[in-house]
Amino acid sequence: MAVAATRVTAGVSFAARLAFDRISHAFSPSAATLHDVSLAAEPGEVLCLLGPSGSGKTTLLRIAAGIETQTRGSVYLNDQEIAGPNVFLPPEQRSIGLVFQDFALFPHLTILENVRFGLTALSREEAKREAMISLGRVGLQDYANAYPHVLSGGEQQRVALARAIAPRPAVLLMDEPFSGLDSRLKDSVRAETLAILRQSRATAIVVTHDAEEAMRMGDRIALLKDGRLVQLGTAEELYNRPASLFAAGFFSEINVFEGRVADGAVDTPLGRFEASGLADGTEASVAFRLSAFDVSATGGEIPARIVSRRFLGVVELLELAVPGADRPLRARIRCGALSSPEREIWLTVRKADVLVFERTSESA
Ligand SMILES: Nc1ncnc2c1ncn2[C@@H]1O[C@H](COP(=O)(O)OP(=O)(O)OP(=O)(O)O)[C@@H](O)[C@H]1O
Repeated sequence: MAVAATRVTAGVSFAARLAFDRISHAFSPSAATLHDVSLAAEPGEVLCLLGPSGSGKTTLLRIAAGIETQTRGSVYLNDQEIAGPNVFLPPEQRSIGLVFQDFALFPHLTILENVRFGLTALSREEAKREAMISLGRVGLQDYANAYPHVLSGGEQQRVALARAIAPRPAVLLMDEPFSGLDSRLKDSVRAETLAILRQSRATAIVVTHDAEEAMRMGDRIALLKDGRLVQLGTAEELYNRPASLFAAGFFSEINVFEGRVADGAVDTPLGRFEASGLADGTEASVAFRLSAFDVSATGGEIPARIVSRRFLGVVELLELAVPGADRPLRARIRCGALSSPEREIWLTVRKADVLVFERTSESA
């Protein structure tokens, strides 16, 4: 007798577009957590929600999942409104998978049972088969009958991922999924997770407060601050053309000098820098990345004295006293760029690593 056709076993989801349209949220009338946030994760894309603690990343994710209901605005999955003024699709009907920071595995269930947990729509046998496929995709099928405590943190995270992808969600939401892992594990688990996301082709939204993690994982990054979308773009766009001093400082360490625009430029202790787009008289902040300085013992643009010097392997971190600056300047240089005993040196500024912004109350 012919065996009945089984479900497609490639484990591939149909990626969807998840869009937030003018989402505002307040947990109490006096304090708004999200202000008019509009952004979308495109089909198959890994979108990172990045921002400092309290910027509203988790709240946005919970709204997408249907665990929280926004005060204003709508959420769309493809063209379907799944949450809005007159619509609320319950979480289990959204085709959205969730992975939390603490993995949230049930300790009294086996790995297989944990992964099978969300497959309630399938028969027992089918659910088991799907769960095994999912475990296979994260390389843990041999642990199906073990309990979570025998697994390392990284393996538990992979089980959580297997559980989330088992129902083949159209969108996967991950809230700080690697923060429980030690730094050595983090890199490898992150790379594996990314590979699995690519294979499963699910659209993924990943919350992180770590800019480097966002750059490693995200096809695009949405930067949030105080519940507002600051900037949305690729890692290169956010790093090279940050929309504000806050965005610049989030992606690389910077030294900041304040000044007033005169004749289209701002004077700083490190020289005069063009302030394109800013009118004369505007208060400006001039940001210098730590990589903005070439150093030499023999000559350059600006004299500097080394206050401290820290060896970091590939690079050295210098603190430098510069005439006219009221606090030490920080610089990162390649190890070996300065011979050992130098104290009095010269700096030359790389213009590409200098960014000029209008000074705002937030940058003060
Ligand atoms: N259930 C809640 N009730 C009241 N206020 C809340 C609730 N959940 C979050 N908040 C507040 O909303 C703001 C945003 O919190 P949220 O957890 O979304 O930020 P986050 O960017 O994810 O921060 P973190 O990185 O620390 O998790 C915070 O000020 C927080 O205190």
